[in-house]
Amino acid sequence: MELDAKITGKEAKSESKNSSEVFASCLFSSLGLHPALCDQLKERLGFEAPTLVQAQAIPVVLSGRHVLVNAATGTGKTVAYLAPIIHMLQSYDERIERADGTFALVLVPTRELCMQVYEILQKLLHRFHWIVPGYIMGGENRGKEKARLRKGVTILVATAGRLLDHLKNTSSFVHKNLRWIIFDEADRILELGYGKDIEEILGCLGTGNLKSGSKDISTVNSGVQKQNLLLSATLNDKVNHLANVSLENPVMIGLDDNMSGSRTHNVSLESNGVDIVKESRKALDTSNEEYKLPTQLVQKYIKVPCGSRLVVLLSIIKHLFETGASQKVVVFFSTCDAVDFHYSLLSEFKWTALQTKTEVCQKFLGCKMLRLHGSMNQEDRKTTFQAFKTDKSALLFSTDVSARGLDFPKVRCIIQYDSPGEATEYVHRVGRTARLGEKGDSLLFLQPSEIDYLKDLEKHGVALTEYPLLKLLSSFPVYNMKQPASRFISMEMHPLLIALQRALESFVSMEPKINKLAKEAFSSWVRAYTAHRGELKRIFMVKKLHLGHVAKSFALKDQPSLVNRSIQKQLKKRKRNDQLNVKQRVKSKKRSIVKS
Ligand SMILES: Nc1ncnc2c1ncn2[C@@H]1O[C@H](COP(=O)(O)OP(=O)(O)OP(=O)(O)O)[C@@H](O)[C@H]1O
Repeated sequence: MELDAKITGKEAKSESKNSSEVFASCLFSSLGLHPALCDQLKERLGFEAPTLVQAQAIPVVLSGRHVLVNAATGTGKTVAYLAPIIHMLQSYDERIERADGTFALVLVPTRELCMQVYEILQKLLHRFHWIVPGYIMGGENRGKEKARLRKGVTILVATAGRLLDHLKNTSSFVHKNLRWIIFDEADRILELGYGKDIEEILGCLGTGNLKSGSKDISTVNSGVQKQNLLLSATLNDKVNHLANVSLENPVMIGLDDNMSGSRTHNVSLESNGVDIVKESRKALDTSNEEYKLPTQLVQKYIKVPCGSRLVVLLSIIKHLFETGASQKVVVFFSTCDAVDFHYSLLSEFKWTALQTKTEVCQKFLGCKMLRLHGSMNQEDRKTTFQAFKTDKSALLFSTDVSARGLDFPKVRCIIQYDSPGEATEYVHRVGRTARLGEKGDSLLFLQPSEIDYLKDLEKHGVALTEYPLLKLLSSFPVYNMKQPASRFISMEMHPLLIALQRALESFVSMEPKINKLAKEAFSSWVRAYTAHRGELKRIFMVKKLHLGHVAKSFALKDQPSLVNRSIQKQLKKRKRNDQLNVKQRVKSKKRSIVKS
């Protein structure tokens, strides 16, 4: 991994190869975009040439067809839909006015992505002042949003819940001219449980309630020619349904190839009701779908026993920041509590490996630290988001709220400390690095009992190699060590890790605030672990967890008894449910045998 990398000649060559895999050999102007828009792309965003996915998608969007885009993370999908829509809006014979209301709606899964798309829009619309961008999202002031909608927003970026709220309650929201609906990260919107909201939204906008065989969704209810676009680096089964209810005769871009979508598929469906899976089974059979990952991304995993997880994480982060002059690293956790605990712990913990009398204890990590999760207040979320965008060197602790679509420049390493669950989420988390042909590394933490997760990833064409931890640890100086660290074959026996664990436990036991955070994080971590669904339940088995070791991974000397009781209750409930399910299955089997 990028722990000790210098750019070699070979890597430099591969970077230029990456560039030819990402960029198309044409100009934006040759794709049919207005010269002023091409100037904006260059002047405001610094884009000289289109990426491959932009070169494929822009002419198709300009043609008015519905589109489903499936291209790797960081390949430029945002501009692939924004640029052609702006082009078409500026070309109306009669200039658009604010009173005409909303013409294009971009639906996104998170508030941060909402702001990011809005910021790009602002830059692209600089010369087209009559086309007004706007956003509405959870956490913002409804009254101010109402006022903006009343004045008129031409291109509106929104999260699903807040949009539905305004569709129902803001009578001054004009959308009779709506022509485009874009689902950015379509699969995630649905995974977050907004499927029903989306159907309601489509209903309110005149493109919903479309059952198989319904005629023409392009002009339903309004007479305005409609065009819908769905985009994601990964697709899931639910997208198939959304594609069915929202796309008509779509062009599929990037659905069949290995990298960046080098071919365009023009799959013509007979009607909106035709199942896309039937037409392009390979494309949307998501159980074994091969995901597109940036080819230059270096993916590693590390096998760590539960009780050593925390000290191994800390050692790796420390090494990353001490060896890289400027680093941006994201660490993903499964819960908000875990983010808060690790953030607070590392912000305050002081320690030095060479505990000599003369040496003054310093902060364990000297780098800037940030945290981002959905339970933070809106202002803090915004500040963190902007800070991590502009910082040259920082460590971000985050939940999956950062996993989708966010474009933090120059992130060099992604650490998945808590496993992502679905393989799709793995792909999006690592996609925060290695964007647009840049270098990037990722490291996945797995416990020995979870190692089969690698097979799950392999089914989707994702292959990882093992990270040599002992080699890294041997480079740390440890006080009073008689033999070289490389002699310690077992991770648990490593003197650095033992000393660090002891120091962390004593620190957490003496700091009431952090101790409380540790207990809460422990409890919600176990809850999140029990929540794995389907196939993943076989890999992440709560039964196999040693709760004492889990406590150790939160620097707790003892397993919190109170918390443990509530978890025990949960575990018992789950066991009871499992037994009930087995009994029911046996009963129904008997019944079917009797019937036959
Ligand atoms: N033509 C271009 N030239 C140079 N940079 C570009 C171009 N198009 C996009 N970029 C940059 O590439 C990065 C990735 O773009 P974008 O966020 O649109 O990717 P994406 O495919 O939507 O990624 P994800 O799947 O993670 O959402 C951004 O920093 C963007 O500014």
